[in-house]
Amino acid sequence: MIQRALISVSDKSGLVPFATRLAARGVEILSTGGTHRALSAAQIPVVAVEDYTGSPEVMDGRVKTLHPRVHGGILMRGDRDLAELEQLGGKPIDLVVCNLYPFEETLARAGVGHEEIIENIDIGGPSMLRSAAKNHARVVTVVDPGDYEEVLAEFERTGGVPQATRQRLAAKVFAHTAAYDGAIAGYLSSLVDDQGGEREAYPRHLTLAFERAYPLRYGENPHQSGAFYRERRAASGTLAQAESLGAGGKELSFNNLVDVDAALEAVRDIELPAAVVVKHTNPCGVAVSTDIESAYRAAREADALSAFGGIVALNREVDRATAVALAETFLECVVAPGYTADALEVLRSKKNLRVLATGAWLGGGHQALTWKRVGGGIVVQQRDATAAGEVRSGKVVTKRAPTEEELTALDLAWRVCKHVKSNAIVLASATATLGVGAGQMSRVESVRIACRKAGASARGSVMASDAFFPFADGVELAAEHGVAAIVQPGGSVKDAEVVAAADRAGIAMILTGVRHFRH
Ligand SMILES: NC(=O)c1ncn([C@@H]2O[C@H](COP(=O)(O)O)[C@@H](O)[C@H]2O)c1NC=O
Repeated sequence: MIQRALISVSDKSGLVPFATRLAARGVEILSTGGTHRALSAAQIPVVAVEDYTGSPEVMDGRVKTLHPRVHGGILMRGDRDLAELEQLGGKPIDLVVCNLYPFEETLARAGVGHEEIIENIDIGGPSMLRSAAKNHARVVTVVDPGDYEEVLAEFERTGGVPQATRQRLAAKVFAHTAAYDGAIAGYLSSLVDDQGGEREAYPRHLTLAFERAYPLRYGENPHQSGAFYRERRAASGTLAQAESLGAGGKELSFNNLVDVDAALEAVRDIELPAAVVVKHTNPCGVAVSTDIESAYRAAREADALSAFGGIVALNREVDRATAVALAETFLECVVAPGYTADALEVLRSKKNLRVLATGAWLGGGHQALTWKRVGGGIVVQQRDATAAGEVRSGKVVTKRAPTEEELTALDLAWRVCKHVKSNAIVLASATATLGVGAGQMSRVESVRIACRKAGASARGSVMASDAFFPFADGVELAAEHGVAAIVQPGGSVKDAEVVAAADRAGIAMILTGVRHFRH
């Protein structure tokens, strides 16, 4: 039975309708300063916490609910503790509704000072939440306004909230306070000095907080279980925030999620209307055009054999014509910023096709940091920023400089190469990839694969290599297949031999000075 509630919220969204319905059922509401004012203004009967405790809020609100009558009222276990609580002058509190000072939002604000950040560390709120969550056998704890409706519905139906719900809400509270404290620890341990000015990118303590989005049918293989976890504040435009619009026959699998992410990252690195077809995290066909339909058709035809069962990412809204083209082959997933209604109708006719809409990404949607699990830890790094501009600002090191068309093709090959597993080699024309050599243990082998895939179209094409050529053999092999221009970072002790091999074959070569390994 809920007879008394303590409400103390920074985020006051949904507060008034929620409290109105509690009060209508005779619940006595205790509240702190600002919350009390908001409820009183809405004519909701409310008792000030300071009247309940007999202690005024002090030190600009630093101490308002840190009182035995509050914590005794929350933590009391029922009849066995009632007399002790009454001796303190307290009463049982059955519902705690509290959300915290916006520490993470304050931290994220540009130009915010150290003092303001520290002042936004909530102390009383987490203490009440933790007391209530510990005592979930008796007390209901609500930290998320998104849970108001469910709690009210239960309460209005039965006068209480079932144990299973109380336990789930308590778990949510501890996850919330853990993440909140993690953010505080991250901030304090990132400070370069005690003035709170400069911050390091990699704090001494890193707490990562995720919530389960959904369980997966299985992991990478059917004998492995798996689940998809979402960041608490996943940016819009990310895979985690993408909306699923398919016919609904099949959920995204572990491998689908990884592949969709790879395809999205690749297509976002291209400004022209572009399509990327991915298999096993590697782009197998990428093309650009003046419109999205022809870009997709060219990307598919770049390696039609591999495109079967592929994952397709597009960087423009999908129209009906593009949807018809997509529906011509068996694909696992399609991801794009959005779809026209008639395009969706076509795609939904494919029962098992997963269709994802990310919304406009406008340069956003990327993660700032990326990490990977290794034995006993994680390695964390900045994401590899865009490859745009690197080709045109690179250094021509051969006798022949690339033509304008070769430069355009080199730029495309280079952007794609960044998204191919190392050792990565990409052959391309000005508008599409022709052959991709991915994930080989020797670079020359990747060249061999890319040239074989390109076949006769290798003649006159351009080639990108994600890292330097350790020997001249890769360039010599490309020359045998008629490759006309090459872009690579340079930096090998054998660069002179590599450049000489290019000159012998009349190949134009650009060194970018930037490596794009992908492991
Ligand atoms: N100091 C305290 O005892 C205390 N008790 C509750 N709070 C927080 O004060 C906020 C609500 O304040 P108000 O009702 O004045 O707007 C909530 O975010 C709550 O978590 C406190 N603030 C900080 O620690």
